[in-house]
Amino acid sequence: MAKVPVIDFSKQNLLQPGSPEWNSVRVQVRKALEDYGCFEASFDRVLELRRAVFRAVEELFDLPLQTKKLCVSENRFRGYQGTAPSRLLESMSISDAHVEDNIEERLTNILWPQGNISFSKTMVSFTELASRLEKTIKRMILESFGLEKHMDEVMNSANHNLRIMKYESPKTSEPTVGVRAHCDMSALTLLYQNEVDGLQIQNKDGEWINVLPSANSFVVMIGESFSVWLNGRLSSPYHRVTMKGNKARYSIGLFTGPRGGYQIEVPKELVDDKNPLLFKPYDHDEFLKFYSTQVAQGALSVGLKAYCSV
Ligand SMILES: O=C(O)CCC(=O)C(=O)O
Ligand SMILES: [Fe+2]
Repeated sequence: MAKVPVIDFSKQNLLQPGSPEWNSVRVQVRKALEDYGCFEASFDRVLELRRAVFRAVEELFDLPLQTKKLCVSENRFRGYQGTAPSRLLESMSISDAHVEDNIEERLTNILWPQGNISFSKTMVSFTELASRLEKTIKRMILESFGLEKHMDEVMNSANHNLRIMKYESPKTSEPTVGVRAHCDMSALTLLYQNEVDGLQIQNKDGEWINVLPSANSFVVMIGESFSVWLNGRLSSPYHRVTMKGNKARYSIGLFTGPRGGYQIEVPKELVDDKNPLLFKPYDHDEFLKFYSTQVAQGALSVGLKAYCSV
């Protein structure tokens, strides 16, 4: 049975940029992303938070619907999204989750006006840990393409959207759609889930592979906005969630992507006679606006790559 590669990030103290360990992990990251656009990152430190994280997540979704609905947002990609008939997924998204106090102000204080310190603490610690791993991986990707000089610009222009998801169990052994097949629009996606599997990615041969992450692992995927910036050098994997059985699936995604107001432009280093420029500069928020308008109109949606293709 095919399996996405597992890469060990647990020895983070040894993982100093430039060290032999760092360089070896960097090679594995590049290879996994070339082959699958995805890998499992084992990162033992997350184990310390595991119980608290899923307890907090359950506590959130157990709140009454009216309370959850207080987290609304004009942006259709943020705030609370409830289930609908024949939809198993409900989710809560918060933008700029890495900014101190945002989780407290934009989520906890709305859901628990009397406060919920342990919820905030747990989610903040989780976001910090995931963001640290995300930065390490991004740095490795940039280095592997000789793009170190763009590091600050890439890091500083990133938004960190945290999405907490619950998939109701379909209560049947028949596979049921949790999320339809898609590619993420993010730059990088890190997913952490409870013990209920369901994520599948499509490999280059078109086969669907079950992703079965261990308790200490994040699933890491490259998103389309990174693929565009890299002039198509790495591709975002097609993936979906299929649910079975009688247990709810919880997952938390840290989706980092370019914030609005920045022109995303393929670095000159990636364009030459053999590699013509594939994508025009674009602003991610402009694209999201265009995309939501299309979705609202029920139009066949144009993805990011088609939107900014030369
Ligand atoms: O729940 C998951 O593991 C993945 C969800 C997903 O693909 C997404 O939200 O983009
Ligand atoms: Fe996704």
